[in-house]
Amino acid sequence: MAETREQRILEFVLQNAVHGNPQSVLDHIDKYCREKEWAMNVGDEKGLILDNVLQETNPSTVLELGTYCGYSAIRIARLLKPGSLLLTIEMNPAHADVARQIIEFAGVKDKVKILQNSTEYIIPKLKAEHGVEHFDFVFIDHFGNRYLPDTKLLEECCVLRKGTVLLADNVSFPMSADFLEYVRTSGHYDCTNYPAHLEYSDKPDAMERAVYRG
Ligand SMILES: Nc1ncnc2c1ncn2CCCCCNC(=O)c1cc(-c2ccc(F)cc2)cc(O)c1O
Ligand SMILES: [Mg+2]
Repeated sequence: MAETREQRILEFVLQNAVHGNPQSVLDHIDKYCREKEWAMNVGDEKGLILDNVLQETNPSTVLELGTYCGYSAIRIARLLKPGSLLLTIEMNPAHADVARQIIEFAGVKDKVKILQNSTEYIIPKLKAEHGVEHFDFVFIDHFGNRYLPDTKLLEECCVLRKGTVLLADNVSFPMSADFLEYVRTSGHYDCTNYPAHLEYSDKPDAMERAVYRG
């Protein structure tokens, strides 16, 4: 038996999902985490909200804060048009390693670049080292106490443009209250709240869409 929960998820996917089929990989991660071991993937219910907001935006350049096992990276990449790129930042090397393997198995690795470090070190280097001009879409799903400082850092590093869509997971938790307050009252964003449930549970949760006014 693999020693970590993330490695057990990877093993279940490799042994049961259809290679090169992103939906099959998503379905098998959801099945494992619903039936065997809970894990902090955005999941199927909030995943549909992510799908819809992403498709409304039709982005070419996407940033994700918090890769974990790669579930939302696959969710996003499977909907991106040819030539698009998702940069996803993950601080935990073990999680980044599992994500790399699951993303490759799903067949979307050409659209995804995993940057393994903490957001505060990577965001300031995105323009110079990763050829980023602006992001069309940002999915925020790392530690709640980093949501606000990293949003301000994205503004300061000029990687947002008028109309960039931020979508944040887990905004029902107190850790991201300062982020919610800022995007709703600063005058720089147009916000929409999407009530949902915590992944694989009936506990309440929510996502927030914040469109940058430039
Ligand atoms: N500054 C940085 N840069 C890069 N990666 C970084 C980072 N800082 C951290 N990380 C690495 C990501 C850490 C995972 C963040 N997500 C979470 O912590 C998370 C937790 C829950 C949860 C809810 C109820 C419970 F009872 C228990 C857990 C649900 C979720 O949907 C989650 O996304
Ligand atoms: Mg989350």
